Amino acid sequence: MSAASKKGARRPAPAPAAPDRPGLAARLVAARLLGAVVETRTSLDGLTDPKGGHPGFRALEPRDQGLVKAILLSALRHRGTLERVLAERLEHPLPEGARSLRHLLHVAAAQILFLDVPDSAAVDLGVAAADGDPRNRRFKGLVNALLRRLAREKAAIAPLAGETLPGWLRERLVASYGVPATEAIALAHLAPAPIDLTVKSDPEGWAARLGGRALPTGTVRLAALDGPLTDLPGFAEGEWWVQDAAAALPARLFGPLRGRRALDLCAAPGGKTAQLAEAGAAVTALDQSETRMRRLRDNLTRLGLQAETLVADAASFAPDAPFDAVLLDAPCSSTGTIRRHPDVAFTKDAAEVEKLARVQARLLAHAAKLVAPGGTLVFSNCSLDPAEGEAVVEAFLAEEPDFHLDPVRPEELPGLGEAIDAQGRLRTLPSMLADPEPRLSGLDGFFAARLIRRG
Ligand SMILES: C[S@@+](CC[C@H](N)C(=O)[O-])C[C@H]1O[C@@H](n2cnc3c(N)ncnc32)[C@H](O)[C@@H]1O
Repeated sequence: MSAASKKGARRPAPAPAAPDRPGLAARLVAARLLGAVVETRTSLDGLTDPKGGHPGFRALEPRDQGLVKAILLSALRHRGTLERVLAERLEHPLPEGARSLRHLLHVAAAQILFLDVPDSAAVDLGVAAADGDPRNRRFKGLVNALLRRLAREKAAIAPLAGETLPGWLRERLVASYGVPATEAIALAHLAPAPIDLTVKSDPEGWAARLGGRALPTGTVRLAALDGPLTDLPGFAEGEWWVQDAAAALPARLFGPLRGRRALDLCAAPGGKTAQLAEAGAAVTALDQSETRMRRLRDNLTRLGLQAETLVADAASFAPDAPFDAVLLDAPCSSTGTIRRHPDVAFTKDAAEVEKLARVQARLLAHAAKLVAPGGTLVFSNCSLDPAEGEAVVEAFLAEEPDFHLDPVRPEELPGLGEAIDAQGRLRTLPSMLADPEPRLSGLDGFFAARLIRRG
């Protein structure tokens, strides 16, 4: 099919004022938001936030909002596959500047290949979206033919694992982990993440009640939800909170905390604060974001847990007395969470990773000053990149003779021995905790190291 063959088309008429066709507004918003993610690197969570999100998204009915999110998650998770299958079916590449055309094709193709949307609706609304945009109207015949062909041929189309990683990320992962491990990570990125819960007690009992399974690390894992999470038993009672199995590990590295003073720097929305409080520590939770801190307070209220909360910059926080336990769950590129947030692969890049590594080094150097002699400092984040993990800790230990690494022991991480490296640092990858059922498989990529201040 040829995009170039449309060259001689007449100048298109202006777009119709409002997309009143059922379902069209949702597709137009999806294409617009896809553009915002891949062109201006805006996070999907921000764009789809119920209060501060994109006005077009907020104007949609809740059902259409759900559809837009599902389309975008698929279109981003499978962006490499969509690029390939569309390119294979075009005689000539799409014009370089045809960005909005590309987005609407991806939105329609994602529905055809990956969602439970009737092909006819995906095709017709894709064509209508092209027809309604003066920039794309002359391509509507092409859109129609291309999408119909995809619908006919979809049984023979399968995503290839390597396609889930954009070039910059693949390059960095191969340099850090080698080709086979990178392929395994890419394969894990094909499936959405399970729903993981941290329970206050009795993981086996909660797993049975919620129809999930208890992982050896104590997390309760659900493959999918039938309705809103908030309707599940135990939510209103504050018996559990949503937290990836890997994100639940750093706070556990402190061991017993009853009666000890713990500081959670970079605390919001508070998954780890809740763990520290539930373990019996007197917790101070600090975050620089007032909005996120509000969420932390709401979460603690639901869970019936207490912590002192402060909105402040962790890089300059100066408490009256040092703490027995300090957790620095530092801001990072979040590449370990791509199964949940496939936009991260497109909103971050190598320069951002390096910049965040410098921020982490600065925060870690300051956090160290807040640890009492003999106290424990845990540094963690959800990046897959050793530049934001292993390298930060190595540079820190080279500068700070007052601290030493306390290796994590296999018995502390039942079922996850492979996540402890030769030096005793924690490094989880989405390819670990593999399960034959993809929706029950894997965990976020996380790094954590336990550092002790000499007494
Ligand atoms: C990865 S999130 C923390 C997740 C949290 N520990 C949890 O388990 O729910 C990083 C947090 O760091 C906060 N942050 C980033 N830079 C900061 C700084 N200089 N001082 C305090 N908080 C900061 C962000 O607002 C964000 O809430």
